[in-house]
Amino acid sequence: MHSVLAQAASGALSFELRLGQSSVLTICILALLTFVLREIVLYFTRHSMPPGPFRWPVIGNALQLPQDHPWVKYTEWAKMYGPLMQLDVLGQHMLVITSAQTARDLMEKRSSIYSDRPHLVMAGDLAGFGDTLILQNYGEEFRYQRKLVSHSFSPSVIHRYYDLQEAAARRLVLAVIEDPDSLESSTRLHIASIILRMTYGYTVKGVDDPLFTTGIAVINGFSEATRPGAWPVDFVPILQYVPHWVPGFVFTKKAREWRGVLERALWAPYYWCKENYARDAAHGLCLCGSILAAEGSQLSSDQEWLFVNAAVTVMGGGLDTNISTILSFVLAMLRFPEVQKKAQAEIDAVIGTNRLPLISDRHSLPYVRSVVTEVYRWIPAVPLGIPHALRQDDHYDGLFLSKGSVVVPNVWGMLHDPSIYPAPHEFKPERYGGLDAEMTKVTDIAFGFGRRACPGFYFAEGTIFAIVATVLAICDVVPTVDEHGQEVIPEVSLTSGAIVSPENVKCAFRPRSGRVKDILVEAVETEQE
Ligand code: HEM
Repeated sequence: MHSVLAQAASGALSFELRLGQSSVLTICILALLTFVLREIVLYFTRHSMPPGPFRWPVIGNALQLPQDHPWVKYTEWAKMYGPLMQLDVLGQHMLVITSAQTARDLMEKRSSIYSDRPHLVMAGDLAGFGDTLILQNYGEEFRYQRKLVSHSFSPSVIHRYYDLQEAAARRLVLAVIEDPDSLESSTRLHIASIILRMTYGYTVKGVDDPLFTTGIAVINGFSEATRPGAWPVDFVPILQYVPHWVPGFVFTKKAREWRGVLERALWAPYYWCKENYARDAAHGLCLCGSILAAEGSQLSSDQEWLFVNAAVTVMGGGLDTNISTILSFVLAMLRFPEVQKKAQAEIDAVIGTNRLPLISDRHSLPYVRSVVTEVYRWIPAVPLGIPHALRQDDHYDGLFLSKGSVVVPNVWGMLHDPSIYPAPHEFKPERYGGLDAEMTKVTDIAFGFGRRACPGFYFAEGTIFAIVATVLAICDVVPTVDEHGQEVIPEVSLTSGAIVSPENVKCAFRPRSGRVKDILVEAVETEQE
């Protein structure tokens, strides 16, 4: 009986096994066929896609993508594959543009389909940055947020902030004269002060001020969360459902931490503004105050949510980019002292030495303007721009560009093209011949493209000019000396990330005369009263 049963059972088992084996075999054959078919389809469509380095099946270029300073490799590849190149990572297409003309043709002239942002699961969905202006997809919400922000940064109202920017520039220069080691921290503090004052009307009390520290923390969280290639969940979204206690899956915990910081950064300065803006109106309304004054209780909770998410982006957009630009300026002055002398000579000739420079002097200082432009070109703060995403299939120059592609403008490559900027690694403000039309060609690239181009451009121009002109008018930027009394000129070494900064920039700000320093001290003291 048992043997019959056993036989029957073993027969059933072997039948199941046979069935199991044949199903597994069928699935494998189907998978293989699908894969081969996909590769054949890709092979025939690829010849009309932009060229690029060899793509491996399935993983594409995943193993070739440079982790550090990717713009250097992209620029090298652009010489081989041309100004519009395609890379694939696990089926995700990436278009890298290394020509200003192509970037304009696609990202500006066709901006209605090139203005989305790529979907980032880690930063957008898990950490909660998805509704910030910088990650917002192109659509109604985006337009609403953009309008709120652009209104306060248009050239016609930007002069409102000049006093604020000049005063912060003076405090910054004095702080570095007194403590040269504080170059980076003082720059961070004073630039953040300008932005918090302009956005919420809030005056930062010092480095421990919670609104300042939360602002910095949220920016750090955002940079980490958006680090390209750092989060497998961005490529395999299903991973977001794995509990955080599973070894190796701590990212959901990290995302929750960032979400908490973001919540505080969104609401704390907004509530402060809500309580204080009417009292602050005498100083001219800040971004948040003018929205509240115009809309007040009319703002729906959805609009309020979009507004706080737009305002927090202003802080994020304006801080690291400006710090990077100032550090690059200082590095240029240390490495190219003849440029510094020439810029100082222009300031002395135009403004003299009896007063401090003003932002309104910009128009009469073409060489200083060229120095600022050359900083944007020499070390662009955002060397690969902020990626856009393509909303629908497109054709350009006989090439097929597929919907959903991530679009990366290789700003570094465009601004270091030797056929346009000879000796691109040299710092040469003379290359613009003092012509604004030539300088605009640089800023049109460095500040982004089309409907996503940086809304803070005019504001940034004011802050950067105020700091650069004040430093040059009051100080010589000089290198530090080592223990043997030798000058230490820092090498050009850059951090790697979406926003880059030169590393180890050490210097001293040496007042050019006792008299100019007195003028500076007096101005700072008067402003503080
Ligand atoms: C040297 C200074 C700066 C540089 C180089 C810079 C550069 C950029 C770039 C390249 C983008 C992306 C554009 C694109 O997607 O095509 C951007 C976006 C943005 N910037 Fe700036 N920026 C600077 C300063 C500022 C300042 C001072 C503010 C505000 C006060 C600001 C606010 C923003 C915002 C809100 C966005 C997001 C726009 C959007 O996604 O639609 N930026 N910036």
